[in-house]
Amino acid sequence: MTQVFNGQPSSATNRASPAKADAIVSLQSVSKTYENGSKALVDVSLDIKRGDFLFVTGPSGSGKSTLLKLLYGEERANQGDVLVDGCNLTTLRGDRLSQLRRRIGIVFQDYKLIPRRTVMENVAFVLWAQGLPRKEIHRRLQPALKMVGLVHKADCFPDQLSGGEQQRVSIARAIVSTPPILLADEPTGNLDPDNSWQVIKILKKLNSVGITVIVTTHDESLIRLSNHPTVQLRNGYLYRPKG
Ligand SMILES: Nc1ncnc2c1ncn2[C@@H]1O[C@H](COP(=O)(O)OP(=O)(O)OP(=O)(O)O)[C@@H](O)[C@H]1O
Repeated sequence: MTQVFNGQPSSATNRASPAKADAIVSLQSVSKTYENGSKALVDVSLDIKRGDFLFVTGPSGSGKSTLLKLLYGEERANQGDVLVDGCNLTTLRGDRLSQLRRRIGIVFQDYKLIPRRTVMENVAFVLWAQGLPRKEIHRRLQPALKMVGLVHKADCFPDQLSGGEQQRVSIARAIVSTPPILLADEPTGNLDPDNSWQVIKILKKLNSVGITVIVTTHDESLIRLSNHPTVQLRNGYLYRPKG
Protein backbone atom coordinates (compact mmCIF):
# COMPACT_ATOMS: atom_id res chain seq x y z
CA MET A 1 0.00 0.00 0.00
CA THR A 2 1.31 3.46 -0.87
CA GLN A 3 2.08 5.59 2.18
CA VAL A 4 -0.15 8.62 2.68
CA PHE A 5 1.78 11.80 3.41
CA ASN A 6 0.47 14.82 5.29
CA GLY A 7 -1.18 17.55 3.24
CA GLN A 8 0.90 20.16 5.05
CA PRO A 9 4.60 20.69 4.50
CA SER A 10 6.91 20.19 7.50
CA SER A 11 7.77 23.71 8.51
CA ALA A 12 4.16 24.82 8.59
CA THR A 13 3.84 22.81 11.80
CA ASN A 14 7.45 22.78 12.96
CA ARG A 15 8.76 26.25 12.27
CA ALA A 16 12.33 26.97 13.39
CA SER A 17 12.18 24.54 16.30
CA PRO A 18 15.52 24.15 18.09
CA ALA A 19 17.50 21.02 17.18
CA LYS A 20 16.53 18.11 19.41
CA ALA A 21 19.35 17.21 21.77
CA ASP A 22 19.71 13.71 20.30
CA ALA A 23 19.56 14.85 16.63
CA ILE A 24 22.68 14.08 14.60
CA VAL A 25 21.18 15.92 11.61
CA SER A 26 18.90 18.91 11.88
CA LEU A 27 17.51 21.15 9.16
CA GLN A 28 15.78 24.23 10.46
CA SER A 29 13.56 26.17 8.04
CA VAL A 30 16.01 25.46 5.23
CA SER A 31 15.51 26.84 1.72
CA LYS A 32 17.74 26.33 -1.29
CA THR A 33 17.32 28.21 -4.56
CA TYR A 34 19.95 27.66 -7.28
CA GLU A 35 21.46 30.60 -9.15
CA ASN A 36 19.20 29.95 -12.14
CA GLY A 37 16.16 30.46 -9.90
CA SER A 38 15.27 26.74 -9.40
CA LYS A 39 13.71 26.35 -5.98
CA ALA A 40 15.03 22.98 -4.81
CA LEU A 41 14.01 23.14 -1.12
CA VAL A 42 11.45 25.37 0.56
CA ASP A 43 11.34 25.92 4.33
CA VAL A 44 12.33 22.36 5.20
CA SER A 45 12.64 21.35 8.85
CA LEU A 46 13.75 17.87 9.84
CA ASP A 47 15.50 16.25 12.81
CA ILE A 48 17.19 12.87 12.43
CA LYS A 49 18.29 11.07 15.56
CA ARG A 50 21.63 9.32 15.96
CA GLY A 51 21.16 5.71 14.86
CA ASP A 52 18.05 6.38 12.73
CA PHE A 53 17.46 4.96 9.25
CA LEU A 54 15.44 7.37 7.11
CA PHE A 55 14.21 7.15 3.54
CA VAL A 56 13.69 10.36 1.57
CA THR A 57 11.39 9.78 -1.35
CA GLY A 58 9.70 11.96 -3.95
CA PRO A 59 9.43 12.49 -7.70
CA SER A 60 12.31 13.47 -9.96
CA GLY A 61 13.36 17.08 -9.35
CA SER A 62 11.68 17.27 -5.94
CA GLY A 63 14.92 18.14 -4.09
CA LYS A 64 16.19 14.79 -2.74
CA SER A 65 19.78 15.12 -3.99
CA THR A 66 19.88 18.77 -2.98
CA LEU A 67 18.93 17.82 0.57
CA LEU A 68 21.86 15.36 0.76
CA LYS A 69 24.22 17.87 -0.87
CA LEU A 70 23.41 20.37 1.89
CA LEU A 71 24.29 17.70 4.48
CA TYR A 72 27.79 17.11 3.11
CA GLY A 73 28.43 20.73 2.19
CA GLU A 74 28.44 20.40 -1.59
CA GLU A 75 25.73 23.06 -1.72
CA ARG A 76 24.79 25.73 0.80
CA ALA A 77 21.36 26.75 2.02
CA ASN A 78 20.18 30.26 1.18
CA GLN A 79 18.11 30.33 4.34
CA GLY A 80 17.90 28.38 7.58
CA ASP A 81 20.41 26.21 9.41
CA VAL A 82 21.85 22.82 8.52
CA LEU A 83 23.41 21.09 11.54
CA VAL A 84 25.35 17.83 11.10
CA ASP A 85 27.08 16.02 13.96
CA GLY A 86 27.40 19.23 15.96
CA CYS A 87 28.58 21.45 13.07
CA ASN A 88 26.59 24.25 11.44
CA LEU A 89 27.14 23.84 7.70
CA THR A 90 25.82 27.31 6.99
CA THR A 91 29.12 28.77 8.17
CA LEU A 92 31.56 25.83 8.02
CA ARG A 93 34.45 26.23 5.57
CA GLY A 94 37.99 25.06 4.78
CA ASP A 95 39.62 22.50 7.07
CA ARG A 96 36.63 22.25 9.39
CA LEU A 97 34.39 21.36 6.46
CA SER A 98 36.92 18.73 5.28
CA GLN A 99 37.02 17.28 8.78
CA LEU A 100 33.24 17.01 8.90
CA ARG A 101 33.18 15.34 5.47
CA ARG A 102 35.50 12.63 6.80
CA ARG A 103 32.74 11.77 9.26
CA ILE A 104 30.18 11.33 6.48
CA GLY A 105 30.14 8.34 4.14
CA ILE A 106 28.54 8.96 0.75
CA VAL A 107 27.18 6.50 -1.81
CA PHE A 108 26.02 7.60 -5.27
CA GLN A 109 23.76 6.00 -7.86
CA ASP A 110 26.62 5.72 -10.37
CA TYR A 111 29.18 4.28 -7.87
CA LYS A 112 31.97 6.74 -8.84
CA LEU A 113 34.75 4.12 -8.63
CA ILE A 114 38.21 4.78 -10.08
CA PRO A 115 38.32 2.53 -13.20
CA ARG A 116 42.05 1.74 -13.21
CA ARG A 117 42.21 0.85 -9.52
CA THR A 118 41.35 -2.49 -7.97
CA VAL A 119 38.54 -2.95 -5.47
CA MET A 120 41.07 -2.86 -2.64
CA GLU A 121 42.69 0.32 -3.96
CA ASN A 122 39.34 2.03 -4.47
CA VAL A 123 38.34 1.32 -0.89
CA ALA A 124 41.79 2.19 0.51
CA PHE A 125 42.08 5.45 -1.43
CA VAL A 126 40.29 7.59 1.16
CA LEU A 127 42.50 6.24 3.98
CA TRP A 128 45.61 6.73 1.90
CA ALA A 129 44.53 10.34 1.17
CA GLN A 130 44.17 10.89 4.92
CA GLY A 131 47.80 9.82 5.33
CA LEU A 132 47.21 6.63 7.33
CA PRO A 133 50.11 4.18 7.52
CA ARG A 134 49.97 1.12 5.22
CA LYS A 135 49.55 -1.30 8.09
CA GLU A 136 46.57 0.62 9.45
CA ILE A 137 45.01 0.80 5.97
CA HIS A 138 45.24 -2.99 5.65
CA ARG A 139 43.81 -3.47 9.12
CA ARG A 140 40.73 -1.43 8.15
CA LEU A 141 40.25 -2.81 4.65
CA GLN A 142 39.33 -6.36 5.61
CA PRO A 143 36.29 -5.58 7.80
CA ALA A 144 34.95 -3.09 5.20
CA LEU A 145 35.22 -5.64 2.36
CA LYS A 146 33.81 -8.36 4.59
CA MET A 147 30.81 -6.20 5.48
CA VAL A 148 29.85 -6.00 1.78
CA GLY A 149 30.82 -9.64 1.00
CA LEU A 150 33.62 -8.80 -1.44
CA VAL A 151 36.84 -10.03 0.17
CA HIS A 152 37.24 -12.48 -2.73
CA LYS A 153 37.02 -9.65 -5.29
CA ALA A 154 39.68 -7.45 -3.66
CA ASP A 155 42.04 -7.66 -6.67
CA CYS A 156 39.39 -7.15 -9.38
CA PHE A 157 38.94 -3.95 -11.35
CA PRO A 158 35.51 -2.23 -11.43
CA ASP A 159 34.79 -3.35 -15.01
CA GLN A 160 35.20 -6.97 -13.87
CA LEU A 161 32.30 -6.58 -11.43
CA SER A 162 28.52 -6.53 -11.77
CA GLY A 163 26.63 -3.30 -11.03
CA GLY A 164 25.54 -4.65 -7.66
CA GLU A 165 29.12 -5.56 -6.76
CA GLN A 166 30.36 -2.12 -7.84
CA GLN A 167 27.77 -0.50 -5.60
CA ARG A 168 28.91 -2.70 -2.72
CA VAL A 169 32.51 -1.55 -3.32
CA SER A 170 31.30 2.04 -3.11
CA ILE A 171 29.59 1.23 0.20
CA ALA A 172 32.82 -0.31 1.52
CA ARG A 173 34.67 2.85 0.49
CA ALA A 174 32.04 4.99 2.24
CA ILE A 175 32.33 3.16 5.56
CA VAL A 176 36.03 2.28 5.69
CA SER A 177 36.71 5.36 7.85
CA THR A 178 33.88 4.25 10.20
CA PRO A 179 31.77 7.41 9.79
CA PRO A 180 28.80 7.94 12.12
CA ILE A 181 26.61 9.04 9.17
CA LEU A 182 26.04 7.38 5.79
CA LEU A 183 24.23 9.22 2.99
CA ALA A 184 23.10 7.24 -0.04
CA ASP A 185 21.68 9.09 -3.07
CA GLU A 186 19.53 6.68 -5.12
CA PRO A 187 21.96 3.81 -4.34
CA THR A 188 19.72 1.28 -6.09
CA GLY A 189 18.80 3.46 -9.09
CA ASN A 190 20.88 1.37 -11.54
CA LEU A 191 20.21 -2.04 -10.01
CA ASP A 192 17.69 -4.85 -10.51
CA PRO A 193 15.38 -5.78 -7.59
CA ASP A 194 17.65 -8.55 -6.19
CA ASN A 195 20.76 -6.38 -6.16
CA SER A 196 18.75 -3.45 -4.82
CA TRP A 197 17.56 -5.50 -1.89
CA GLN A 198 21.09 -6.75 -1.23
CA VAL A 199 22.31 -3.13 -1.05
CA ILE A 200 19.48 -2.17 1.31
CA LYS A 201 20.25 -5.19 3.51
CA ILE A 202 23.87 -4.00 3.81
CA LEU A 203 22.68 -0.49 4.70
CA LYS A 204 20.37 -2.02 7.33
CA LYS A 205 23.28 -4.02 8.74
CA LEU A 206 25.38 -0.85 8.98
CA ASN A 207 22.48 0.89 10.69
CA SER A 208 22.22 -1.98 13.18
CA VAL A 209 25.79 -1.28 14.33
CA GLY A 210 24.89 2.34 15.04
CA ILE A 211 25.48 4.24 11.78
CA THR A 212 22.82 6.83 10.98
CA VAL A 213 21.64 6.09 7.44
CA ILE A 214 19.77 8.46 5.10
CA VAL A 215 18.74 7.05 1.73
CA THR A 216 16.99 8.77 -1.17
CA THR A 217 14.96 6.52 -3.44
CA HIS A 218 12.09 6.44 -5.91
CA ASP A 219 11.52 2.77 -5.16
CA GLU A 220 8.31 2.33 -3.15
CA SER A 221 8.69 -1.45 -2.95
CA LEU A 222 12.08 -1.14 -1.23
CA ILE A 223 10.60 1.30 1.27
CA ARG A 224 7.74 -1.11 2.01
CA LEU A 225 10.08 -4.10 2.39
CA SER A 226 12.53 -2.21 4.60
CA ASN A 227 10.00 -0.87 7.09
CA HIS A 228 11.92 2.29 8.05
CA PRO A 229 10.54 5.82 8.50
CA THR A 230 10.07 7.82 5.30
CA VAL A 231 9.65 11.49 4.46
CA GLN A 232 8.60 12.76 1.07
CA LEU A 233 9.71 15.79 -0.93
CA ARG A 234 7.36 17.36 -3.46
CA ASN A 235 8.42 20.53 -5.29
CA GLY A 236 10.95 21.20 -2.52
CA TYR A 237 8.45 20.90 0.33
CA LEU A 238 8.88 18.12 2.90
CA TYR A 239 5.94 15.96 3.96
CA ARG A 240 5.73 13.32 6.67
CA PRO A 241 3.56 10.21 6.58
CA LYS A 242 0.10 10.59 8.08
CA GLY A 243 -0.62 9.01 11.43
N1 LIG B 1 23.23 22.68 -9.92
C1 LIG B 1 21.96 23.05 -10.15
N2 LIG B 1 21.70 24.22 -10.76
C2 LIG B 1 20.43 24.61 -10.99
N3 LIG B 1 19.34 23.90 -10.65
C3 LIG B 1 19.54 22.71 -10.06
C4 LIG B 1 20.85 22.23 -9.79
N4 LIG B 1 20.75 21.01 -9.19
C5 LIG B 1 19.43 20.76 -9.09
N5 LIG B 1 18.70 21.77 -9.62
C6 LIG B 1 17.23 21.86 -9.66
O1 LIG B 1 16.75 21.78 -8.34
C7 LIG B 1 15.58 20.96 -8.28
C8 LIG B 1 15.81 19.78 -7.35
O2 LIG B 1 16.82 18.94 -7.94
P1 LIG B 1 17.37 17.63 -7.23
O3 LIG B 1 18.48 17.10 -8.06
O4 LIG B 1 17.64 17.93 -5.80
O5 LIG B 1 16.08 16.68 -7.31
P2 LIG B 1 15.95 15.10 -7.08
O6 LIG B 1 14.68 14.91 -6.31
O7 LIG B 1 17.19 14.56 -6.50
O8 LIG B 1 15.76 14.58 -8.57
P3 LIG B 1 16.14 13.13 -9.21
O9 LIG B 1 15.27 12.12 -8.50
O10 LIG B 1 15.76 13.28 -10.65
O11 LIG B 1 17.60 12.91 -8.98
C9 LIG B 1 15.26 20.58 -9.72
O12 LIG B 1 14.34 21.51 -10.21
C10 LIG B 1 16.60 20.72 -10.43
O13 LIG B 1 16.41 21.05 -11.79
